[in-house]
Amino acid sequence: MTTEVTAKPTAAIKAKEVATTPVKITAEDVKVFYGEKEALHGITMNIHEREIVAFIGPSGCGKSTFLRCMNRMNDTVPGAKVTGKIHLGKTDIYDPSIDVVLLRAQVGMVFQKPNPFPKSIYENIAYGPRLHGLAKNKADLDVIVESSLTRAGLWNEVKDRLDAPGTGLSGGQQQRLCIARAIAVSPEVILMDEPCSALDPISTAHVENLMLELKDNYTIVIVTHNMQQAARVADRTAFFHLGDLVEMNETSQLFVNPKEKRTEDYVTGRFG
Ligand SMILES: Nc1ncnc2c1ncn2[C@@H]1O[C@H](COP(=O)(O)OP(=O)(O)OP(=O)(O)O)[C@@H](O)[C@H]1O
Repeated sequence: MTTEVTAKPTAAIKAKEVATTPVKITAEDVKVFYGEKEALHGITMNIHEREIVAFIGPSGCGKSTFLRCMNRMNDTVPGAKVTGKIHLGKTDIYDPSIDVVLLRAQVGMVFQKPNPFPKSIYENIAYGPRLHGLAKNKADLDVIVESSLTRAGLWNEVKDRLDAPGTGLSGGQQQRLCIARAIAVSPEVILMDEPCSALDPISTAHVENLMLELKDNYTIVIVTHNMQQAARVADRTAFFHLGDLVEMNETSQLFVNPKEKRTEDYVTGRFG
């Protein structure tokens, strides 16, 4: 069968390595209701440590809704209700005793549109660690700021203007700043909701390379409309359709040898 998208061999090799890492997130029969409407019909999946998982599927199929379940961002949506179970490691993240502020530091999020705080570059990074008590003093904070910006591949571009507003950076730099901000609080998982859709191809390449580097230390879940992007970065890809998880497999398998007809139709561009 011919497909438009072929995963790079490296993605397949990485997927094999991934099978040996422990499970990081377990979702069991997760349903989401917006008022009376059931938007997700019972999603069950495991996501492993240090893997990149991509969610693909046509608009409105529930990718972002499910992503938001993993750090309880749907709690902030009026009328939204989540049922089922999601565990981060052994922790039931929907247990009433969970501190959601802490959870959202452990499971950080990067949005479609870069959203730096209206503060300096330094403060964008320092805010979270200060809030969560991760630094004892200014010297500690300086170290966190530098290491987060370095890991996000932005340090050299901004080290001479840390007091300048974060909003003054280019779109691609702002997105890397937002990734640095997520990293600064030592998350375990980073959720990315179409992180490159507002970026030019060069900035997109920067962010994709960054994801591949970050995966040595973090679990990354990315929603993307761009199947080539899923093929370039994701170890495994999940295809959603009309609120269902249709198929999840190693990215190369999902694109080249889909098991389900709906997946095949989507990845070959027959709908969506
Ligand atoms: N805040 C909300 N209130 C009511 N319905 C919502 C809300 N957010 C999403 N929905 C509905 O839930 C369903 C899934 O939406 P969701 O945004 O998760 O899909 P998606 O696959 O991420 O779409 P896209 O690719 O367009 O971002 C859609 O029918 C959408 O209209």
